[in-house]
Parts: sequence; C-alpha cells; structure tokens
Amino acid sequence: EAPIPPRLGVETPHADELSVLFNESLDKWGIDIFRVDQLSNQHPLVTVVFSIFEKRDFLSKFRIHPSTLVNYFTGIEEHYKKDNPYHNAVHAADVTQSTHVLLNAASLVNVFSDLEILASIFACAIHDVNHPGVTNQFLINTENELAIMYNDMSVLENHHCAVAFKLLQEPNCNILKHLDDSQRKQLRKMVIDMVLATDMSKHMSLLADLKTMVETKKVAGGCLLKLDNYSEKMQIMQNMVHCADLSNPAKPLPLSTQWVTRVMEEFFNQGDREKALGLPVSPMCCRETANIEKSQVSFIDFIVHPLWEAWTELVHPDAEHILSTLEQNRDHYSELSATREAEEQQQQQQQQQQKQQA
Ligand SMILES: COc1ccc(C2=NN(C3CCN(C(=O)CN4C(=O)CCC4=O)CC3)C(=O)[C@@H]3CC=CC[C@H]23)cc1OC
Ligand SMILES: [Mg+2]
Ligand SMILES: [Zn+2]
Repeated sequence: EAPIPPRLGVETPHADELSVLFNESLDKWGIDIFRVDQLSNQHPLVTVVFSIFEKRDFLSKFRIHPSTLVNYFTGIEEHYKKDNPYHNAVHAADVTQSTHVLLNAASLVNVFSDLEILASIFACAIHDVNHPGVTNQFLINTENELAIMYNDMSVLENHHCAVAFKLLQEPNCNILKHLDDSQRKQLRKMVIDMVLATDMSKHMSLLADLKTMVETKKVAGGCLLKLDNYSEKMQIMQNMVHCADLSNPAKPLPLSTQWVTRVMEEFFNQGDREKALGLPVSPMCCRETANIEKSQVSFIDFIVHPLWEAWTELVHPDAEHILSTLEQNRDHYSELSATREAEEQQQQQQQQQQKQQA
C-alpha cells in the first residue's frame, strides 16, 4: 500500500508554523504566499493544493490517494522552472490559492459542481507549468520549437496543458484514476478551456463577454443561479482564473511590489535576449528605458482594473475589498511615478546648470 504523505503534503521543519498560517489564512485574500514558499521548504504548490483538496474534501469525493496527489503535484512543481523570477511554482500556488478564495464568494455558492471546482483548482495549479520565462511573441519571433509545434497559436498555454496531462500518465500520478470516463472527459475539456483562456491575447474578448453577462444578469434581477449552459458557466470559470492570474496588483501592497520586481526582472531578461538577437525589444522589457511605476499604472488602468471592475459587479458585493485594494495600489504607483519624474527633472536641471557654469 502506498505510504501516507506528511500532514501538509510536504516534509518541512516548519510544519507547525505552516499549518497555523493555513488555518488562519488559506481562505483569505492576501495570504503571504512567499512565506508559504519558505515554510514549505520551497514546495508552495504541493502544500497549497494538498491543503485546498483536504479543505474541500476532494480526496474522498474523488477517491484520490494522498500519495498519488503528492506524487502528481510534486511532478508538476518540479516542471515549474525555479530560476524564472516570476513564472515559477510560487506564482502557480498564488493563482491557485487566489481562485480558491474567489470560489468562496457568497454569490457563487451552489453555482459550481464539485467537478467544476476540481477542474478550476487543477487548471490554476498547472496553468503555467514548464513556462520558459519568455512570452508567446518571443517564441514566435525566434521560431522556437514550441511555436512550430503549436503553429503560433497560444503556444505557451497549449504547452502548459500538454505537459500537465502527460504527467498524469506517470506511475502513481493519476489523480483522475477513480473518476468515471465522462467525468474525466469533462474535466479535461474544462481545464483546457480555462488554461487557454489565460493567454493575454484572449483578454479583450473574454472581458467583453463578461461585461455582457453582467448586463444580462442585472436585467435578470441579480441572481447567478440561472447558469444552465456550459458556455456561460465556463465563461465565468475562465474569467475567474484570468482574474487570479491578474491579481498581483489587487493584493496587499507588500505582496504586489514583490510580484512587480519579479515580473519586471523576467521581462528585462527577455529584453536582454531580444537585444542580443537583434530583435525589437518588447513593451516593458528594456531595463534601460522602462518606467516600472508607469507600466504598473497603465497595466492597471488598461487591463487589470477593467477586468476586476466587471468581476466585482458580477459577484457583488463579495469582491469590493479586492477592487478597493487595487485602486489604492494604483494610486500608490501613480504617486511614486510622479515623484520619480520630479526627481529626474530636478537632476536634469542641476546637470544643465553645472554644464552652463563649466
Ligand atoms: C505584477 O505586474 C505584472 C504581472 C503580470 C503581467 C503580465 N503581463 N502580460 C502582458 C505583457 C504585455 N502587455 C502589455 O504591455 C499591456 N500594456 C500596455 O500595452 C501598456 C502598459 C501595459 O501593461 C499585456 C500584459 C502577460 O502576458 C503576462 C502573462 C499572463 C498574464 C499577465 C502577465 C504584467 C505585470 O505588470 C506589467
Ligand atoms: Mg500563462
Ligand atoms: Zn500565470
């Protein structure tokens, strides 16, 4: 019989501290996921997934042996590249835990089946697996073998799905073994639909559909329970995972700033490679000219805030605090960029004066 894994799915000398942290904050927006990474001996994804599955009683509902769960998500975690500053297992754990919190919104109670919730959590855990730390555009421009494999269409997102489902076939890793064929087919389709929707090139259409749904919901007297067809329900699940993937600026500022540092380092590494290859440097990827605070303000204004505004309306009033944190953070970055601009102008004036005096 397979051995029973440790309490939180991972061997760590900080098991007591970690279980206190989870007891207090696993269901909370703003858990310190970087502390989960430290306390879990750098196994943030395994321990977050294991704890969510236990809390939602998925091990018994779907007859998953604890050791199979640990084997599979350890394999997934190992396929997240540790030396990616941003697209690593901590990001996967963060998006997974964030979606776990969004699913607990009062207005979403009884909207999703257990299988749909399992699919959502699974999709988040694997949604960036084996990410190479560069964008789809970079893979296409460099004719990377992944772009050739997937004909330039959602290259990364197709790759994440393929790696995740291939790993299910490793020995003692098939967490879906005791689902019946119909459940397994449904779950596979839902996971693929959600992961492919994390491709930022789908953002505008996803948001447009969400806004339409919010409008029709308002007309229908504010209830969500009339979601009878797959495509409407999948639209909400896709937007939920996409919101979690774009949740960094909507988290408490100390967490948000760490994510900014990480993502910009990953973008700058890509910019260095584009420069070395004589390729045009992608937006926000030039470490010499990038204005980090300005990029955050426009990222929030053009992309993150419109999405979270629509989501907040859909699940009103459960996400109000998330939207207000996002707005506070936006103002913080805006003030920072204004002071930085003022300092730079002052420096330029001083240099001008020194030149004139010289
Ligand atoms: C914590 O902070 C960030 C976290 C994630 C991302 C992601 N970004 N992206 C696209 C890059 C190109 N994009 C833009 O340049 C959009 N844009 C403008 O056109 C003006 C300013 C601006 O931001 C769209 C988003 C990704 O594709 C990453 C992968 C998936 C989700 C979000 C990630 C960006 C962040 O801070 C800028
Ligand atoms: Mg992605
Ligand atoms: Zn992601």
